[in-house]
Amino acid sequence: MFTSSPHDSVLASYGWDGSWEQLASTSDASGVPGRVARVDRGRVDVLTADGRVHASSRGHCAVGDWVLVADGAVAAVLPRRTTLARAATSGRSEAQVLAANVDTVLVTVPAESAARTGRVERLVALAWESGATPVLVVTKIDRTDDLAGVLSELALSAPGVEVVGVSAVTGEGVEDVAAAARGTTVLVGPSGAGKSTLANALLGADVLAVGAVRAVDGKGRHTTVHRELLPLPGGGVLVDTPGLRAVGIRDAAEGIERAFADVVDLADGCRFSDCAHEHEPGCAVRAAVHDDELPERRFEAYRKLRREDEWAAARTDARLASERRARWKQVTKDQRARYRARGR
Ligand SMILES: Nc1nc2c(ncn2[C@@H]2O[C@H](COP(=O)(O)OP(=O)(O)OP(=O)(O)O)[C@@H](O)[C@H]2O)c(=O)[nH]1
Ligand SMILES: [Zn+2]
Repeated sequence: MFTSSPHDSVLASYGWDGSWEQLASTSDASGVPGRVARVDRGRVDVLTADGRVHASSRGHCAVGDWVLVADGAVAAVLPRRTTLARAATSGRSEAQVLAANVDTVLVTVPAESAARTGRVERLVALAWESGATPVLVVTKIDRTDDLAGVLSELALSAPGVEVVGVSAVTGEGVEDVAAAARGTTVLVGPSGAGKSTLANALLGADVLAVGAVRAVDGKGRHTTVHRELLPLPGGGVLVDTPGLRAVGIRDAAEGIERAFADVVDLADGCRFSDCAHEHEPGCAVRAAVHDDELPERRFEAYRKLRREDEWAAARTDARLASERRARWKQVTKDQRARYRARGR
């Protein structure tokens, strides 16, 4: 159950819809619905119809989660539609949820470095894996004379993915990106790709003007412009949260298969169904590379991501195994203690 509010349009601007309402009304918990805009160790900021509230949270909330808040705490997290996660860097092997309920991942790549597509493939795989739809956004198209060439090169790196070119300088393509940014959208991509510039272009003059007006009135009113969850003028929400930039892959076998659908298709022709495309005879993938049907670079990118994914999975397995061993050690110790106690 949830307490409904008269300002449903406020919630709608953050992505609230009939099916969230349905989930909220059938939840065991009751509370005020809202969307998590910020997570900070056991505390979250939630955007509700009545404004921003702080709440404590015991569970694992991520930016983008829909929650019910009661008595200053998160009473329930509504089931996620999608989960954008990355492998944790150094030490911990737990995946880190970057954002929840993302519908569109705009993968940015500057036109001038469009030839280095390895990062693009990684991010596209990550997006597919999350359940969201990736869109390739080629930024700074004012800096290339061969836009058609860049776009077709990239299209090869991302079969089945919409590719849009944009220049925040000339304004060309901004509307195309806005149209592609369906539902809840995040911008990912390398530093300097133009994400912030594009975010501002997407958010439009209205939002910027609001920020400016608020900055001027600054008398006692809280005028902080929060940059985490921003309603887009044409509908939808932009999630702009730090930490979405350097992305490692993990548990993303499906996403990788989808991002490399062309390689997977070729692999159907390998003699062995478990062909690793290394030295096996009758390998259709290596044959395609040899015949220039599959760019060697793309084949290498595929293998690299697969290895990385398997390595992360193996690391998790190792951690789980050692946890299991630690648990069993304890059980055995307890058992011995019990034997001794009985023997006495
Ligand atoms: N020529 C040109 N320059 C652009 C365009 N978009 C952004 N830039 C410039 O590229 C630089 C980086 O842009 P940002 O928007 O800060 O890039 P970012 O991806 O947000 O970078 P990080 O915050 O480091 O991740 C800035 O100097 C921008 O002015 C564009 O469409 N054309
Ligand atoms: Zn093979």
